[in-house]
Amino acid sequence: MRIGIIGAGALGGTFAVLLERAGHDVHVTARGAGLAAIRASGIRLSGGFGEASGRPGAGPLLDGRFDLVLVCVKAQDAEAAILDNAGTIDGCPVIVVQNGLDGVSTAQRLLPRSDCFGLLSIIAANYTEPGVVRITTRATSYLGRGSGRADAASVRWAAELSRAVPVKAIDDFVGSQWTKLIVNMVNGLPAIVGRPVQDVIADRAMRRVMTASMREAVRVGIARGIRFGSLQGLSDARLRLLAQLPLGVGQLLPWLMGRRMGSVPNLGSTQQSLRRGQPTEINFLNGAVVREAQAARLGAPVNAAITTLVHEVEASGQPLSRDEVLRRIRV
Ligand SMILES: NC(=O)C1=CN([C@@H]2O[C@H](COP(=O)(O)OP(=O)(O)OC[C@H]3O[C@@H](n4cnc5c(N)ncnc54)[C@H](OP(=O)(O)O)[C@@H]3O)[C@@H](O)[C@H]2O)C=CC1
Ligand SMILES: CC(C)(CO)C(=O)C(=O)O
Repeated sequence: MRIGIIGAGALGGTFAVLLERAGHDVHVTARGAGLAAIRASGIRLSGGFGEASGRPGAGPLLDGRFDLVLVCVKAQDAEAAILDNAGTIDGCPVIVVQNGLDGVSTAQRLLPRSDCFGLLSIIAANYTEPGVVRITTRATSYLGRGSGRADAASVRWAAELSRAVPVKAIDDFVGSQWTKLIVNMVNGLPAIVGRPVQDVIADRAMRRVMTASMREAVRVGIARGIRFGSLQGLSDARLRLLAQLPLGVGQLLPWLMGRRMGSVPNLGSTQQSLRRGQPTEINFLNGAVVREAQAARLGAPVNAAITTLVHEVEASGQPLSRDEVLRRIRV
């Protein structure tokens, strides 16, 4: 297949190399130093999926006809990146690889002639320098759309992608996006203190704050009538239990997530943006919880505080100490 990938960063670069390795003709969009590096030396992948490299076609925009397009930019860049390529890709099947709640609906609104799907990835990928990606956790990704059973097209695309990288079709994609949003409560605090996710989870007091943000997000989801999809050993029943449990007991959840991540330090995608001096996706992660809480006429003070502190670090370029974080976010 001729496959276009918009955004050849951590996950876009990963999929580009793995899809090319599986025999596809892959073309990516990139810009600045990323585009120069990919044109000069391709994309190099190491870690969880082995050592591999690819030489996809690369340019600022996709060009020509595609059998499939993957959108792999951060949520805050999705609208601009899709619009830039809309003339070429509207009508192609599009898979949006993105955290947060909005990826598929944004793409479908901007590409009315396309069949749009979402992909939830648990892979941890580090974009260490332009054209270089290191996988710190290898994992299955989940593909789907809407709220019902996985449809035939989702099952077909999952099977197609699986020849290159593990992908499963998932029922109730919208509920699963919410479950992934709970998982992404591991992103904000490590980004604020500039430490790997595993280190922050190992810190008991920081883990309590993380647990509080997860519990708050689950309560908001419940108030919004969400039935959480099953992902990574998390299910609707387990997350509803978390909403009831005292923080001390609920801390088991981030602790287990840390164990699943393995021992290779994972910065998380939010911290990687900060380290590159770029705006983060936080408004679409903890910020989405705040927005959904407002719609449910609830407060979400822990998620609001995490969002604020990430924006502070974005503005100053300096991480905060864990003591400062614990002083500013009381749970
Ligand atoms: N990294 C990870 O481990 C995981 C990430 N995710 C999610 O996957 C999505 C992608 O994340 P990730 O791969 O980490 O992101 P990255 O920031 O590593 O990559 C995004 C790429 O998109 C490029 N880009 C941004 N705007 C445009 C545009 N308008 N046109 C073309 N290219 C553009 C960026 O280029 P430039 O550098 O020039 O800005 C960057 O190379 C996010 O929603 C993230 O939350 C999910 C699971 C794991
Ligand atoms: C799965 C996880 C937590 C990997 O780090 C992620 O989604 C992210 O970094 O955004």
